[in-house]
Amino acid sequence: MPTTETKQEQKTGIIADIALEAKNFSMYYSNFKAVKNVSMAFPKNDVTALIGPSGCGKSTFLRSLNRMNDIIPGTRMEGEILLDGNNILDPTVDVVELRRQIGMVWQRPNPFEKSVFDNVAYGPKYQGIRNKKKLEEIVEESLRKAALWDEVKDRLHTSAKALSGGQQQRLCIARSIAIKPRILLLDEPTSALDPISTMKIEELVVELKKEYTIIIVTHNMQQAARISSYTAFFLMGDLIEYDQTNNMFLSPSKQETSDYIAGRFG
Ligand SMILES: Nc1ncnc2c1ncn2[C@@H]1O[C@H](COP(=O)(O)OP(=O)(O)OP(=O)(O)O)[C@@H](O)[C@H]1O
Repeated sequence: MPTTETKQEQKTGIIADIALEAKNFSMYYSNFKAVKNVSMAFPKNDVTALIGPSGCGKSTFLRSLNRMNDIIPGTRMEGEILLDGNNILDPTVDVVELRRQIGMVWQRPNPFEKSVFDNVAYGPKYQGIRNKKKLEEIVEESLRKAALWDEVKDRLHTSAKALSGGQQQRLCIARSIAIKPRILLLDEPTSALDPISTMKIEELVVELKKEYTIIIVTHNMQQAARISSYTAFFLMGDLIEYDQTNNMFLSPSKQETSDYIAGRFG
C-alpha cells in the first residue's frame, strides 16, 4: 500500500505542464506561521481552486504567489515559489514585473475612480503605451475577453463606479488582462456578487483558462467543483490534500477533507 503522501505525489505528478510551483513554502505574520511548508504545482492553462475554512491560510498563500504580502509589515517567507525555474521570493526579483505576469483580482470589485476606458488603459499606459489607437485596441480586446464589451461599449467614458458589482468585477478582470499576464490570482471574486453575476464570472473563468493559468480562492465548494480541474484543501495553514477536483470531491483521501466537503465543519 502506498502511503498517503506517495499517493498524493503520484496524483500531482500527473501535471504535465507546470505554470508555478511552491516548494516547502511557509509564510509568517511576525511569529505566527500562517502557511506551513506547502509544496504544490499549479497546472498551466487550467483552473486550480484553493478551499478551506476561514483562517486556514488560503488567501495568505494566494497573495504570496505574486508577493502581494510584501506590503504587510512583519511578514516573512521561507521555501521557494518557482516561475520558469526561478524563485520569485528572491529579494532581487522585480515585483512590479512579477505582478504584471501574475495578476490579481480581489474579493470586492475595486475599480479606480476613473472611466471604464481609463481603468483598462491604466496598466498599458503605465507600461509606456501612448498611441491612442493601440490603447483603444487593447481596451476593446480586454473587455471582450472579460465578456463585458457588449455591456459597456457605449459607456466607455462614464465612471466605472456606475457599473453593477458584477460588471465592476469583470472590469477588474479586464484591467488585469490588459497588461498581458500569464497567471491570474482570484481571491473569492464572486463572494460579493449575486447568483447571476457569479454565474457570468464562473463562465468567464472557464473561458479564460484557454489563455491563462488561473488560481482561485473560494469558500464555495460547488464553485470549486464547477470550474476547477485541481483543488487544494487547507486547514490551519497546512495543505491537507491536493488532487484533481473530481477525485477530491468524490473520494477524498483524508478524513479532514471528507468532513469539510460534507459540511461537518467550516
Ligand atoms: N495581516 C495579517 N496580520 C496578522 N495575521 C494575519 C493577517 N492576515 C491574516 N492573518 C492570519 O493568518 C491566518 C490565515 O488568514 P487568511 O486570511 O490567509 O485565511 P483565509 O483562509 O483566506 O480566511 P478567509 O476565508 O476568512 O479569508 C489567520 O489566522 C489570520 O488571522
